[in-house]
Amino acid sequence: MTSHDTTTPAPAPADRQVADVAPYDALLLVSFGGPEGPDDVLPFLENVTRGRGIPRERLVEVGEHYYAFGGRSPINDQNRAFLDALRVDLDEAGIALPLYWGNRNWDPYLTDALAQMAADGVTRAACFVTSAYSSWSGCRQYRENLYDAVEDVAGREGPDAPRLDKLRHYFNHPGFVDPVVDATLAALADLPEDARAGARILFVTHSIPDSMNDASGPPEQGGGAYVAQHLDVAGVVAGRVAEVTGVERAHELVFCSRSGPPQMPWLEPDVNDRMRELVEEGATPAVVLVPVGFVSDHMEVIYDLDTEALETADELGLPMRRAGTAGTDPRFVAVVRDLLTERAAVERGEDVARSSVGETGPMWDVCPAQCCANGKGPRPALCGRDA
Ligand SMILES: CC1=C(CCC(=O)O)c2cc3nc(cc4[nH]c(cc5[nH]c(cc1n2)c(C)c5CCC(=O)O)c(CCC(=O)O)c4C)C(CCC(=O)O)=C3C
Ligand SMILES: [Fe+2]
Repeated sequence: MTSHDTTTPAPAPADRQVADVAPYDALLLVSFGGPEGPDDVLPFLENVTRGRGIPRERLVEVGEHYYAFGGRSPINDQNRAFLDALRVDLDEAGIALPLYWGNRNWDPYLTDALAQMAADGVTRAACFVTSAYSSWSGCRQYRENLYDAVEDVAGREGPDAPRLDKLRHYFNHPGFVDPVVDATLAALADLPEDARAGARILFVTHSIPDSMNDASGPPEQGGGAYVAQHLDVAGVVAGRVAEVTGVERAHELVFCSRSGPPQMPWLEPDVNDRMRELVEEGATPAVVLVPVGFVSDHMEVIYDLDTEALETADELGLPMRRAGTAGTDPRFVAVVRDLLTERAAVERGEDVARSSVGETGPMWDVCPAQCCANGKGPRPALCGRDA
């Protein structure tokens, strides 16, 4: 099965076009993929790291994280749940658009999803990527993989892949940010009362190489979009939390899941190092970790935060709570519909209102040339000016 179980059977071509979402006749959920059993772990890791120069020891270590959870990543089940929720959301809005799902690194693969879409007669699909921020890893690499998958389908027998448009970045969409605010409030409320007012908020995201951050966003904006976008969202969330609780809390951005060789600089501080420092300085009685860089509780969250960082906090005697991720919060699920109908209207040449919070403003529909190119020779990528 390449398309998801809840995919509506593709309607006959004549009634496929739903007014709200024309010119789109399908939606493709694009994600990372993860192993679903112990035998999948090594081949999955090889897929992820092919040509990336990740040290062998790191792979063995990350493999152990997966084995500790039975060799099964939660990410695919989270995408299945997201698609189920999205089906309900779209149906309630009268949008009978078929849904498909393809991953970069594991079954169901993008190429198979696109081949299925082509076979079903899909001509133009909007893509929602489960990665919210700009960077090569979070955006451009997905666009390169979409290009590759379209090429793969062209090399197979059968119809060509549909035209693909990537829906815009949503890190600053209220439907993503609001659930994060509520999750932060809930995590704070769960702390021991005497530690609550002084608790520090640590917004956590995936570390990436400094060079990848420097190259993130369009070159003419000078780079650093990855960190800048996170800081913008963190400021909005912290501000809202302060409003609701009546307490101004210190907050900052920290990182998890560093890989790569030790001599290569990656974004710091690491969440564990920072908690140690804070305790040494006597700077805080408790912390709330807000995994603002992740849209669901996948392996980085359940291992790097809920397992490793929690162990560090316990060792330090530092009360720690981890805020939930957007996951299948109905407000986050509805972001897909909002961006889909917004983009459809744009493609029909209509004016649209674009939701966003914070300082950055609504993001572009089509990535600028060389966006997030990471200093490498340009690899072909879809959904950009340089496509
Ligand atoms: C920015 C970013 C996101 C967020 C955007 C997004 O969501 O896409 C993300 C997501 C994810 N990363 C994931 C897994 C892995 N990432 C790795 C490696 C790497 N990630 C990087 C960055 C990111 N990664 C980087 C710069 C590397 C180094 C290699 C390279 O330069 O390409 C490795 C190899 C081992 C290691 O090095 O850790 C694994 C296994 C999973 C699945 C989790 C699950 O199974 O639940 C997810 C959602
Ligand atoms: Fe990763």
